[in-house]
Amino acid sequence: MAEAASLFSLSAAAVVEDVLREHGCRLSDRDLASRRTGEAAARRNEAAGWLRRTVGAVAGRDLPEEPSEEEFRLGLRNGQILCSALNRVHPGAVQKVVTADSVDGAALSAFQYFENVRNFLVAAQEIGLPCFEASDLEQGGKNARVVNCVLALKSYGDWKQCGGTGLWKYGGNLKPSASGKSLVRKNSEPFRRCQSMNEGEAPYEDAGFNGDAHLDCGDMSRSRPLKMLVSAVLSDKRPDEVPQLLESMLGKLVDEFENRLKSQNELVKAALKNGTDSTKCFSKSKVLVEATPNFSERKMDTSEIYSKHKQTKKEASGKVALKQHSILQQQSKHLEDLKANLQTTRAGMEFIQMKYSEDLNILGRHLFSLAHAASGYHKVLEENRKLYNQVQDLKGSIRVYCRIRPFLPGQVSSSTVGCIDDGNITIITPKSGKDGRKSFSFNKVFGPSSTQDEVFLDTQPLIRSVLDGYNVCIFAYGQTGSGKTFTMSGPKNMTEQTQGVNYRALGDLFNLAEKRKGTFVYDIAVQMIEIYNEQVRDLLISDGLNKN
Ligand SMILES: Nc1ncnc2c1ncn2[C@@H]1O[C@H](COP(=O)(O)OP(=O)(O)OP(=O)(O)O)[C@@H](O)[C@H]1O
Repeated sequence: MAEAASLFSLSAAAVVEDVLREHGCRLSDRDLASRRTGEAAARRNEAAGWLRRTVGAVAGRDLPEEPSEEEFRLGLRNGQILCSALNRVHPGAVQKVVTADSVDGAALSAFQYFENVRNFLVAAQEIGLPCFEASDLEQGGKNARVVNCVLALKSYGDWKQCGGTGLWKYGGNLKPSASGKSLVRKNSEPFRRCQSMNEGEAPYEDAGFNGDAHLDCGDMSRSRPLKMLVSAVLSDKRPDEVPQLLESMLGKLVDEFENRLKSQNELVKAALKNGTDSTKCFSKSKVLVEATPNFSERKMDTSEIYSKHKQTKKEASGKVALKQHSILQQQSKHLEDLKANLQTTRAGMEFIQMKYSEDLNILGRHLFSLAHAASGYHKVLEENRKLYNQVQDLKGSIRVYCRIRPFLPGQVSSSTVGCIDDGNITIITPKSGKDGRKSFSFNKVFGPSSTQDEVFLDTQPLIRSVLDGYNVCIFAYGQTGSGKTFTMSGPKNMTEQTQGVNYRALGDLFNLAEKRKGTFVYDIAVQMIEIYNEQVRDLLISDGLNKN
């Protein structure tokens, strides 16, 4: 775009001067110098006036309204006015401005001047303003560059006030690219001069011909130098020479415009081919073509390209609309699918909720019946317990069993036991009684072949009564060696089968307690004592002295 934009810059002043030279009417050196001085003064006054308006007459007290070169230089030398103006246009551009107030009213030193100016130049360069050297504010510096910079700042400020849209470019700072030069004005002497002027190397720079005189610029003040130049050229001409001179000038201008438009058309075509956005080029091209009535053919070419471009744009926008429509349709379809999915999910959720509610109700009923059954179970258990203990009572709270010990190895096997019949035993005693027999009744009589298990089986029900809160006492009675220890504890080399009543009763007790642990909690304690010769001894004392 920068390349294209540069093509629209046409220096009419250069063309006019060329025409003047051809007619041998070149301005005299004196006139030119005078004009340049006048122009420089006008630009300086414009810059000074704008600075005073921007920073205020009070703040800009060092700057007269129409200053001389020296006054202008001295007024701006400390950099305060420049920094203030830049900060007004672009707030915060210069962060630090050293003023006389900031150094306790003392006069600013040359270094402090330099700091302000340097800060201004750095900020101006960032914005893209045409800069000057700090030395230009010293004696012998280039005053015109300072003026140019201030006017660029003014232009920048105006651009910002108008909204600041688009890319700001100061005409005086434009430097056409190499490609732009070759495309536009290969063999045109006036245009080369125009370019050199834009680069600030031509003698016209000081007079203001540094790009501000472009035909496509709407600012009337910028075309003033061109008008003045034409007036200066025509002022010393005889009336009969003027038409010829004008005709020659116009012819030259027409040539230049033709060349310019040709290059421009080529560039537009290239831009279209590359697919770049060249709307701006087209609009400018149209303006230029309409301004030159002799170029009907060019105008047609440009119009064709412009309409072609419009058509392309229309087609592109149509494609975009079509694509957007298809995307919209796709999204609508997705939305419908999502809605259907949502409905299905919602129905599923409702079904699950209903099922969950039903299950919960069933569970509640089960729980209730279980609680009911549990309370019934406890009642039944209690009843069962009572009945059980009643049975034990009916069986007899005191039960007496008789166990016959077998003969030990080596003993004479002549038994005195006559007959054993369940609870009755007959003992043969020849010396006592008529027939030498005596009968005894017990709850049960265990013969010599009875096992430990059979003996315990009859005692076992009493263990449950212990856990139901009844007191139970089991003891063995008999003469020495009759088998009391064997029955209650077991033999010396004891096995599971030969365990006596004590071990089996305790085992049974722990088993029952384990079974009922969900319902009852039992505390079980053991005490072991010996009563011998009416002496009671604690057998579980481990200090060696069995306490009485
Ligand atoms: N039913 C039995 N079967 C086999 N052997 C037995 C039986 N009863 C007792 N004995 C044996 O008889 C012997 C004496 O038994 P035990 O020591 O139990 O008698 P005790 O009544 O405890 O004697 P003490 O009053 O002197 O302690 C032991 O050797 C024992 O093993």
